[in-house]
Amino acid sequence: MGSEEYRASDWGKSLPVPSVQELVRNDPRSLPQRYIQLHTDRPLAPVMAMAPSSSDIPILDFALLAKGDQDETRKLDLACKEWGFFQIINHGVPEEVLLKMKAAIAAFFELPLEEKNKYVQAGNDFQGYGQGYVASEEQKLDWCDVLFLITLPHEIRNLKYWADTIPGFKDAIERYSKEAQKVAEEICANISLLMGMDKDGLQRSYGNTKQAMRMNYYPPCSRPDLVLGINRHSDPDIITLLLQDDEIPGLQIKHKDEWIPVKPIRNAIVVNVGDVMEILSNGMYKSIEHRAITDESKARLSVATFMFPDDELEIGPMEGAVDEHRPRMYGKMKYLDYLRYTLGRKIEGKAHLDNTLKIKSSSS
Ligand SMILES: O=C(O)CCC(=O)C(=O)O
Ligand SMILES: [Fe+2]
Repeated sequence: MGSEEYRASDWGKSLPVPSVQELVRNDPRSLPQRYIQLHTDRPLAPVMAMAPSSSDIPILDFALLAKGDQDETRKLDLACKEWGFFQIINHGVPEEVLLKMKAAIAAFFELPLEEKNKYVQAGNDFQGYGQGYVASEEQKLDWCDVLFLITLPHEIRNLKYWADTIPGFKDAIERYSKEAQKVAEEICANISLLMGMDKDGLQRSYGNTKQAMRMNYYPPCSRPDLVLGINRHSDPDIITLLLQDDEIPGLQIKHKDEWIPVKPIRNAIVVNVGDVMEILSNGMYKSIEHRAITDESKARLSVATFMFPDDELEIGPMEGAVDEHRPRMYGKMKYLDYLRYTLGRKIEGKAHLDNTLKIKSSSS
């Protein structure tokens, strides 16, 4: 399939919105009404203080996991069940690859607006420079600019969105994409074992995957207490790898009804379970709501690398995941329809999952 033929526009589209970076560049105190969150969504002051370290999300040693270390595998099981989020260290992705990836994104967002606009989301396309999940002129907006690219498989890349005027941009993404895919596959292989299958069991079920990257630029905001970099959502994929800024915190996850900050660890990768994993595992592994807050004086960058199943896949709980103790919690749906539903509206926590596949009579 050629890039012209692969219609990422089928995934849905987002309405064009102004560049937040440009708003701030023109007036650092600017705060249009559309960005001021409803009271219920605002990052409350006590939450913005660091939570006690006892509530830090799990940290896993990827090298041990890849070797089949039993303690580490058990930690992975708990992390996916109780947190839906963990950080991995010793993941084997060379530091140089991480640094070049971050530098490429920084270079992209540093381009003048006219240059970035050469890569702006065209017409119906979800890919490119712009925003995601904007479905109406009325809805509240994220304090964030985005570059969204489908990165794997190679044949469906749309290179018109790849900023080839930045030296090394393509190469940096290429190398990180390859490394991220290896890490994601190894984690899925381990989850597959935990679900009682062989290493390839999950992969057989979700089929050929696509990889996409959402590169987020959160400009500083004069009132971080009123805005959100990205509003609460869960990721509509199998698994996500997040590369976040080493210095500036921003990511928060919902854990036991509290927003817990994910403290950056230098060169670590944050991993989270996506909706598809939750569905396949019949709710055993949880796709957790998360959001990002902004910083008063510094811009923050992050790169979310999503692993999507095949568009045509019928998603629903795997056979082995349903039994008398764990009755079926989700129906079935073609993945493309699920993705379209999710990407075509303002994202509201996990409402897209609850309104589509979640079986209503289920107790949790
Ligand atoms: O920037 C972050 O920390 C979170 C980004 C995120 O959740 C996403 O892009 O899906
Ligand atoms: Fe996310």
